[in-house]
Amino acid sequence: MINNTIPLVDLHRHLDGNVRVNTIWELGHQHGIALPADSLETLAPFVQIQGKESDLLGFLKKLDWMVAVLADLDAVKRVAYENVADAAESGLDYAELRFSPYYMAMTNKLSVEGVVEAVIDGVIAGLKDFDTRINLIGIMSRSFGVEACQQELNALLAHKQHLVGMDLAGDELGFPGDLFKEHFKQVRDADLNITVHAGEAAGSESMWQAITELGATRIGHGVKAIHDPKLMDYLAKYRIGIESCPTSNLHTSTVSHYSEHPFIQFLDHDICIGLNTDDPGVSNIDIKHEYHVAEQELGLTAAQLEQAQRNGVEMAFLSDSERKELYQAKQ
Ligand SMILES: O=c1[nH]cnc2c1ncn2[C@@H]1O[C@H](CO)[C@@H](O)[C@H]1O
Ligand SMILES: [Zn+2]
Repeated sequence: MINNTIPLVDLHRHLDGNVRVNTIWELGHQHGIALPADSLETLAPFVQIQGKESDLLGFLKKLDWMVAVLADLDAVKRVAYENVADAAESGLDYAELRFSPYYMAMTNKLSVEGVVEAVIDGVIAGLKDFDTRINLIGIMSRSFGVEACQQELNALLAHKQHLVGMDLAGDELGFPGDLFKEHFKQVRDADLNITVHAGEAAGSESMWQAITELGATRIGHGVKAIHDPKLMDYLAKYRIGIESCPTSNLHTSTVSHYSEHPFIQFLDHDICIGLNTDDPGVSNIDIKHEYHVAEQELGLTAAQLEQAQRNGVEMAFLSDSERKELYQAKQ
């Protein structure tokens, strides 16, 4: 299980994939937004996975109601604040929360930069009230194309001092990474860390592209590397961090059963792989659940669970002194 003498971290956690059902309900009513159900209980299936979806895009649709209720910037701030509360509540010592301001702004035509500011404000307010540490990662949502991503990047870079990294998420098959080379050149010039969703819907070539052309030092999911021995060697040799999210992988049908998940093979190959939640609100899980799945379904031993937990700290976008502080706080 979780080792309480080691920091517990969650590095792959979408803030906009973690809006409470109750908050969707309240914001919908507060702002007169028609919801697809007339009670909290009947709303849940529209925003949470029931069983699993047949593919990534089916899964991603569940997030749409979470952003549809963001009627104004106060709503955005509330969701960011509640994300800090949820991270603290689930026992996380440190979390990297990622968000796509274009996606959050889209339905209600909010200012994209205003969303970035409201998320930052909400997180700062949350950190005053709850005991955890948080850093933010900006997302470009590839599903809306290169121009929308440039707009999104501009808004994020205007506040880059509040970010530790940038990510590319959304429809990996429809919008491959080579469309975003110019965007990531700007990210590298801004000195931000890079993580990219790859090897989830597409194959290992998408991971190679993210690492060698976009500059990713971490990969979100990366499941498909298991079919590419050369890539497995490369990931181990260069300590590319793999942000694994087993329940999400089941819910998106990236793996058809937990027994197919290659997590242990990555560990056996000395790859720096850790456990994360992805979209806790959509999957209706917390980080403890992922450690439970790793133990009960993926078959990790206590030593392997501890290695996964340490790997999370190792690949966090923190300085070495910040990493040390995290460890010291657990002593
Ligand atoms: O598991 C995932 N794979 C790929 N993209 C994702 C996943 N979860 C959420 N998003 C995407 O991230 C942005 C919101 O933060 C949205 O673009 C959403 O589609
Ligand atoms: Zn993700």
